Amino acid sequence: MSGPQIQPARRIALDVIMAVREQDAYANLLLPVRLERAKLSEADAGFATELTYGTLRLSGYYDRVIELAAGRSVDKIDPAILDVLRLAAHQLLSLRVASHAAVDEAVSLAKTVGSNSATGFVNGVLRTITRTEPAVWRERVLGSAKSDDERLSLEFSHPQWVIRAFRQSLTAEGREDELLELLAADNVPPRVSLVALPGQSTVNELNAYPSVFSPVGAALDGGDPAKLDAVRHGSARVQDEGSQIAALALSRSQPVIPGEKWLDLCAGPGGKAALLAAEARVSGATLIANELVPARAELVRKALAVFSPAPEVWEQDGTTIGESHPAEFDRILLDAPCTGLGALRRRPEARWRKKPKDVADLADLQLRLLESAIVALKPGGVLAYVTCSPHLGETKVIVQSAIRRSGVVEKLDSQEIIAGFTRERLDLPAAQHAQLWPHRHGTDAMFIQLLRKASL
Ligand SMILES: C[S@@+](CC[C@H](N)C(=O)[O-])C[C@H]1O[C@@H](n2cnc3c(N)ncnc32)[C@H](O)[C@@H]1O
Repeated sequence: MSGPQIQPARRIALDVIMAVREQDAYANLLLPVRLERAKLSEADAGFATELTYGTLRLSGYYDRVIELAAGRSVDKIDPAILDVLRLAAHQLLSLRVASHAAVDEAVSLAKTVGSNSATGFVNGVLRTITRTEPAVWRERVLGSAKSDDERLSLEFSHPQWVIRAFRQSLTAEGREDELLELLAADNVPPRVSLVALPGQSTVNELNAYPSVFSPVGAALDGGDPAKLDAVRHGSARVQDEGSQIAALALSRSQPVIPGEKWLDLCAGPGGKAALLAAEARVSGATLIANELVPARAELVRKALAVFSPAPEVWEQDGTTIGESHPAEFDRILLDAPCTGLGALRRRPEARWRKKPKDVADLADLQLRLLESAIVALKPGGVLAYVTCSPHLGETKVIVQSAIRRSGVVEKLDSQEIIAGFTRERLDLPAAQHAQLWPHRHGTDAMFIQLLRKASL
C-alpha cells in the first residue's frame, strides 16, 4: 500500500536537514540551491524554508517532546527517523499544520529513509504528540528540566554552554536582565538587510526602509532581494546591519588621506571587503583583501568584481602577514574566524554544531591573527578587531591579551566613532568597544574594537 504523496516542500526540508547532520552542510547555503532546482512556487518555497529553519533551530525543544512521547532517549532513535520526527513535531507544535497532513506525510517520509517497523514507530510517536495540546507539551517539557539553565535551554532551544556564555557577556555589561530577550530574538529570522555600496548605489534606489543605524543600510519587508536591480548588478548586497557598522567603524574612524593602503585580513566571502572597497574608492584609498582558503578567496574576487579595477585578492596565511608585510597598512580589518554565536538567527543549525572546545581553538588563532595584524599596521594606523560572536573568550579577552603582549596598540573609543556616522545612537553600556545585540539593536551580535598603533 503506498502512502500519500509527499509534498516537495517537506521532501526538500528533510533532505536538507539530513544533509546538515550527515555531511555538515549549511542549511542557508544548501536550501536555496534545492529550492532553485525544484522550481517551487513562492509560497511552497516559503513553507520549505520555515520547515527547514524552524526544525533545525528548535530541535533541542522537539527532542524533549519526542523523548517524552516515545518513552526513550533520542540517542536510541535512528538518526534519519529522528529527523523525520523533528520535522513533523515542528509542524504539529509550532506551525499548527493539520495533524493528518503532518503525520501521514511523516510516515511516508519515514518509509523512504527507514525500515518498515520504523514507520509504525513514527506513526505512534506522532499520534501521541497530537493527543496533547502544544501548550501542555510546553509545560511538560519545562517541568522535566532539572536546573534553571536546563529549563532555559529547553524553553529557547539553545545549548546550555551557549546560554552561560551569553549570560557572562551580558553580565559584563550590567545587562544580565536581557538574557531572555536575547534568547527569544535568536529564534526569530531576521528581516533581509541590504547595503547600498557608496559610489555604486543609494539607499533611495532600493525601494526599502532606511536602516535604523547604518547610513548605507536598508531593510526589506519581504520579497526576494535577488530580484532588485541594484542587487543583480552588485551595487547593493544583502548584508547584516551589524556587519555594515563594523566595516564603517574602520573606514570612518578618521578622515582618509588619499593614497592610504587598507587590508581586509580575513576577507572571505567578501561582504565587508565589498563595503570597504566602496569606501576606499570614494575616498582615494586602496584596499587589498586577503583570504587563506582558496575557494573563499574566489568568493571574495566575485564579491569585488563590480569594481574596476578590482582590488587585489591575496591568499596568504594572515598569521604571517605581519612578518611578510611589516608596517605596511594604514588601516586593517581583522574580522576574525569565530564561533559565529552572534549570528544564530540566520544559521539555524550553528548553535548545535559549535562546541565549547571551538572557543579555545579559535582563541589561539584569533590572538595570532591580531598580533600579526598589529605588526602589519603602520605606526599611527587603525585596526578594527571584529567578531560575530559575543563570547568574552573571543572578544575582550583576545583584545586585552594582544594589547598587553604587543605593547604598541591602544584602544580607541569605538562607540564615539560609531556614533559619528550612525543615523541613531546605539544603546551601548559605556566601554571602549561596541558589542551589538540582536534583541537590542536588531543586528547580529557583532563585537567591534578599534585600536591605534603608537606613532614612532
Ligand atoms: C568571519 S569570516 C570573515 C567574513 C568576511 N569579513 C565577510 O564579511 O564576508 C573569517 C574568514 O577568515 C578566514 N581565515 C581563517 N583563518 C585564516 C588565516 N589564518 N588567514 C587568513 N584568513 C583566515 C576564513 O576562511 C573565513 O573566510
